[in-house]
Amino acid sequence: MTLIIILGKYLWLAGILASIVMSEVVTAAMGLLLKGEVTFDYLATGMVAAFLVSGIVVAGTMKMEELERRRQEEVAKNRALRASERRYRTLIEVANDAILVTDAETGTLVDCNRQAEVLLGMSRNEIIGQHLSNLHETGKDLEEAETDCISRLLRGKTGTIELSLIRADGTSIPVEVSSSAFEMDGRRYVHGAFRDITQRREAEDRIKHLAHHDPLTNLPNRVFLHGRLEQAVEFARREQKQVAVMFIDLDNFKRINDTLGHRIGDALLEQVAGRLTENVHGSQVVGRLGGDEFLVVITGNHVSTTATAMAKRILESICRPYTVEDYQLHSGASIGIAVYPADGNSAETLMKHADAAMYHAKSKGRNTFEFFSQAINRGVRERLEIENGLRDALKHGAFRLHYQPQVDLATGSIRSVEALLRWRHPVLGVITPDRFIPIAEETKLILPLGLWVLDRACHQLRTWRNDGIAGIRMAINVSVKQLQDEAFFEALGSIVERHGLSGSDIELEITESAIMENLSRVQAILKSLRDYGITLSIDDFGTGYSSLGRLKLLPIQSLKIDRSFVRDIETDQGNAKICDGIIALGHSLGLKIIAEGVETAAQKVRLQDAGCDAIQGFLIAKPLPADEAAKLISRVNAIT
Ligand SMILES: Nc1nc2c(ncn2[C@@H]2O[C@@H]3COP(=O)(O)O[C@H]4[C@@H](O)[C@H](n5cnc6c(=O)[nH]c(N)nc65)O[C@@H]4COP(=O)(O)O[C@H]3[C@H]2O)c(=O)[nH]1
Repeated sequence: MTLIIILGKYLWLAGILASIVMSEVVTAAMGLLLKGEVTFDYLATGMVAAFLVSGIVVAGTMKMEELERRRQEEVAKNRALRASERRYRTLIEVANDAILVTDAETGTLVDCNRQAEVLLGMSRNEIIGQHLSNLHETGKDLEEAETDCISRLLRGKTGTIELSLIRADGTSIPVEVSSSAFEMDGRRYVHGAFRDITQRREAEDRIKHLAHHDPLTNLPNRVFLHGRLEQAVEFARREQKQVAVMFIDLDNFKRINDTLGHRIGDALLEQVAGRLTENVHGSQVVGRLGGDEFLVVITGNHVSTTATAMAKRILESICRPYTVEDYQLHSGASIGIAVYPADGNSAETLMKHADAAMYHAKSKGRNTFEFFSQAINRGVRERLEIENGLRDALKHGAFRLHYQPQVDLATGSIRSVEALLRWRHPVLGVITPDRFIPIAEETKLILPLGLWVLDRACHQLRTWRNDGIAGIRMAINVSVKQLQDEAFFEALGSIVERHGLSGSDIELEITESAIMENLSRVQAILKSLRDYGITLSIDDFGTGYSSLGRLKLLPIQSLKIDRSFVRDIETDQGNAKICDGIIALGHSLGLKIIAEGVETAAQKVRLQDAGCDAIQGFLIAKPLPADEAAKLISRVNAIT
């Protein structure tokens, strides 16, 4: 080789020399021929030989030159290759990402950088030669998705994918891979840049957790529960299984929250969440829908049996006393259960039906559970019809007011009338306020409806005044929801004044149970109403177990004895004693006492003897349309 190189370098000289020698030889030979010293044949042979020699020398020279040129090209190519390799190595070594180069045909790793060693916790020697798929985490669901990722990678599909790698210590690490394919020496390779996305994943997981969990109890929230229920229904549909949805609502929570404050209420909810979690196992899920409402999802074969046993356990565990700070608290729960497929085939329907069953359980007496039934369903449908009907009735002015007089027992005159709502539903017929007022309260329709009542009742009183019927006050029922509405007081003032009336023309009746359950929230508004001159009475008194101490806190002027106590007052000693007690208690607090539901003269006499101040009931009159009420007032008050 060296010889070829030397020859390659110098044979061109030999070629030149050969040409010079050849021309010399030709010149000398021609001279010899002319001089006749050699024959032509001899000369020709010599010349041919000389030509051949010099031809060989020239061809050799040219070949050597060609070899030398190629050699130099080879050297330059190798040098460029080495430089490019150096550049490539520098580049992959300074890269922030872990680089793994894989043989696309075999899936074997053929190169890696230092970052890859750090990422995987393995040395270069341990990495190279491994199959790429050995480095990714396996797991049932993951495997399928990631096998696809790996094959995409090996097919040289460019772009970014995410997968989990498994490190030497067995821990898994989420990575984002940007890959590109290239060819070298006729083989295809895939260059993958692997970026550790642990932090991003953690942040994403944190956000996902927050979005799907209730921050107070850390239980799954409504969004999560709804999704999980949808999945459970889908799974049950495919696999011919059942799903039970258990709607749990705490009894007593609102009162605890209102009287002891949110901090105590929150601590109670946390403890309740803990007890619920203790009762839920395996694939069963428990979560908080909001407030004091929780939901459990059970999937399986005999879910009704499982749900019954679980409901009993939950009721038993929720009932146990709670210690929160210095308080010993007691709560209970009402549970409604709906089952797929019998009670509905979507998450929404099942939740709605479990909710309806829960309400039914609550109405049957607390701390009990109830399965959804068609009877409940009818109730739900009717309730929905009433709710929609209320909206229409409000829009189309389908409500009426009737007026029932209250008679002052001392004078026998009518001093006030109570405005009572009347509504005829287009399909369901006459619906009593006891049925539609709670729905109006739940749907907040009571706010516009209550204002309508105020407006009509004030309008009526003004009309009577204009017609010469004086000295009458208008008693109007208000719901606690109305009192809690910030705009209520202002609206009331402007309605009263618009009709040329004053606060003292109005009496507001608020039911005892509602006022006692919301005492702290409504106290200030009651005071403002009182300051405005409005008379406040507690309706249905005797049913809400008010203590004397709490009554004293209220700026009220009268109590209305509930008609259930008046009903058998002549014969029932118990009821008679209750009426006597209420009258004595009320008078001791300086309150006026009105008895409701007086139907007989005997009841009237008994109440009068007990010192009752006024009565209201069918004995005087049923609630009457305005014109009939006006006639009655005029007649009674003309006599007295
Ligand atoms: N058995 C019998 N019943 C008698 C007698 N005298 C009166 N009643 C009935 O007793 C209820 C008295 O009204 P309430 O205790 O305020 O009880 C009312 C009141 O709490 C509520 N309500 C009625 N109108 C309104 C309203 O405009 N707003 C609000 N928030 N509630 C209303 O609905 C409840 C029921 O009202 P109504 O069905 O009109 O029933 C009325 C009345 O018709 C009687 O001698 N015997």
